[in-house]
Amino acid sequence: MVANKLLTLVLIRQCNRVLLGYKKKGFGVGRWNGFGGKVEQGETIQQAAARELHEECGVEAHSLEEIGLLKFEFVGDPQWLEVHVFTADTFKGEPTESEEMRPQWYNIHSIPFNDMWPDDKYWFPIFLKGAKFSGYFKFEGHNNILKTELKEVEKLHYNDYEHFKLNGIV
Ligand SMILES: Nc1[nH]c(=O)nc2c1ncn2[C@H]1C[C@H](O)[C@@H](COP(=O)(O)OP(=O)(O)OP(=O)(O)O)O1
Repeated sequence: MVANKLLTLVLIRQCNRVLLGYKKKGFGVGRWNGFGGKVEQGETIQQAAARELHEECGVEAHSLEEIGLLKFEFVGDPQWLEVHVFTADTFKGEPTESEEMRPQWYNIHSIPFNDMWPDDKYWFPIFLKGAKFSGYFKFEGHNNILKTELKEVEKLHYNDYEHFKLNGIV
């Protein structure tokens, strides 16, 4: 069995606006997305989320709350993506464009779903109402979703041990 690739995704939300970033290169280029990236050896998922947020748009969030766990399978690729989604309503600094992302605030009623990963329109409504979620999406290429499983949850469950082992913590 191939271990999942661990990724983070941070959505800063303040009242009726959400901070998104236009991905200028790499995976998901040309799409609006939260800020995030790969979890590195020796760091926790939350540390990775805060680091990527800072690297990609220059802001610091100290109260990241984990709100979602999404698993993505791509036809033909044995490695699944495991994306840990966080939110925060306070941060330090001014959102600033980086090599990877161009940040922009969006009103929660005009989220640009047509220019985002196609799964986002399913789970964003759960995030926007302040609940937690767990989901699985099977993709064919980057535009076509073949299978969707999504549920609102009280509490997120994932295998901590698997993560710690993968990151050399145990
Ligand atoms: N289906 C999906 N829906 C979504 O909303 N976000 C997704 C997604 N699949 C991946 N992501 C997010 C997770 C993570 O924040 C980001 C991908 O990570 P990275 O930006 O690190 O990828 P890159 O290939 O650009 O990385 P580098 O090569 O390290 O620059 O995209």
